[in-house]
Amino acid sequence: MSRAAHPAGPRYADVLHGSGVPAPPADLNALEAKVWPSSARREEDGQITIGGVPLRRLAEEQGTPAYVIDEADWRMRARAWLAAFGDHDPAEPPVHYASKAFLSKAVARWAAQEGLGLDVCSGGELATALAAQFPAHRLTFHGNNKSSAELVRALEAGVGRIVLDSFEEIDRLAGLAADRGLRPRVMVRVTVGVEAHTHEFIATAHEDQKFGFSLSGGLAAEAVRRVLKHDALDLVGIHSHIGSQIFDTSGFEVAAHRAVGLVAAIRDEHGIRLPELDLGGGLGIAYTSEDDPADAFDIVAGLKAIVARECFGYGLAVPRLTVEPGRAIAGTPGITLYEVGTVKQLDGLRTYVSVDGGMSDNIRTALYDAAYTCALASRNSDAAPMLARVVGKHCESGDIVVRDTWLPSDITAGDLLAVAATGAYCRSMASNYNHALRPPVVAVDGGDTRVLLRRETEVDLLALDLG
Ligand SMILES: Cc1ncc(COP(=O)(O)O)c(C=O)c1O
Ligand SMILES: N[C@@H](CCCC[NH3+])C(=O)O
Repeated sequence: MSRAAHPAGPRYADVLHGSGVPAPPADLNALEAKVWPSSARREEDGQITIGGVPLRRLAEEQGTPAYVIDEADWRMRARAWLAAFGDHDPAEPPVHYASKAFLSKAVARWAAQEGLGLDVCSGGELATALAAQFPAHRLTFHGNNKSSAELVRALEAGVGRIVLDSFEEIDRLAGLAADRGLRPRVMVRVTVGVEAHTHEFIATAHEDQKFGFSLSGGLAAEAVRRVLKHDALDLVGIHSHIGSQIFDTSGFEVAAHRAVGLVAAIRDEHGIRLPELDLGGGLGIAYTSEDDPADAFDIVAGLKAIVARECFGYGLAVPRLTVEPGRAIAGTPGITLYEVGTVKQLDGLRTYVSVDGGMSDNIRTALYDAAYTCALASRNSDAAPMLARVVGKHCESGDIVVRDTWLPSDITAGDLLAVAATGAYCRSMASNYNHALRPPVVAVDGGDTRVLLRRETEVDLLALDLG
């Protein structure tokens, strides 16, 4: 097959304006380990395989776009988080996978089999976990505006913890529990006042926001008083979640410090010792070579040390520490596979490579200005690097998948393109914009493929349309 090479080189406004576009990698065919699933390889025939499955075969069998998850890598990351905590009671796992990152029944079963708990934050996530027979006592139920129906469902299912997020909810849950003769274990979500270094939309512990009860404003202490007035609520701990895609671990340390301070204040005021402390999720992953995330072992060791030190200072017994990683388990094992449809070169401006998906399967670039790494997946190429923008097929100029990336200048229609680290918050935030059909999610392992979620069809779309 002959391919006409597009003129190569950094010629574009982005480079001139210094938007931080990295220099072209030494080898465009190389797959940087920290960004790609652990089983990703470029084979001798030039194509990429993941979980032993050649991506050309996967595209032929499943079509594109498709989300692909390296199951063994997902499980390995889940196990690493648990191992970082060492011995624990299997009925009370210290790690709860944040299912908002990506959930299907199979994923809930992976989490159950690996011994994790699960954080759910909607009726739909709860229903999926229960449909997968996920042990309800290992579920934590979150949300800043849970409906009464959702709370009843959680109560009746016997979820392990309900995280209380508003004064209305405290009274609402207490009433619903009392009516049923139940006494759920609850935590109070506290906003600890940390400005996490991440995108504004995914920081959750600064004061001006919808989640939790502010610590500095005294609302957290007031929430605890309110919970303790209700016999139907069993207050077991404090919950803090400072945000997502965070690299600077000092934010977690400040959160731990302040949360333990609140536990001490509660002991002093009420004479009770809260046995649990959940410090949420938020650990960042590598989307590009620029990102250098901490690993689970270092994070957990750091959190344990600071909680122990703070507790010692207050003369408190160390509470049972739990965390809720989502992205750090599910992000890197997943990729999205697209087919290139057009390559449009705008002289002196930019080259646009259009793929057969876009903002409907990955909204993160448009929403958070997220950066991604991508690679030609169906073959390798010795063509010179070309700075390009990978865009989707939606009627929106902000429909960008990868803002700036180096691709071989002979890239052409029919090539497959893999975007790395899309296992978290891509399928779970996907939409039907322009009546796009949401792509399938395919697990790969040991050379086999297994469809976890099938591709949507026009029949699915039209089934909702009552005419
Ligand atoms: C309460 C809570 N726990 C856990 C998470 C998971 O975050 P991440 O995927 O960044 O680990 C989130 C999302 O930010 C969250 O809101
Ligand atoms: N959806 C966000 C993370 C938010 C996590 C939920 N609190 C992302 O894609 O980065």
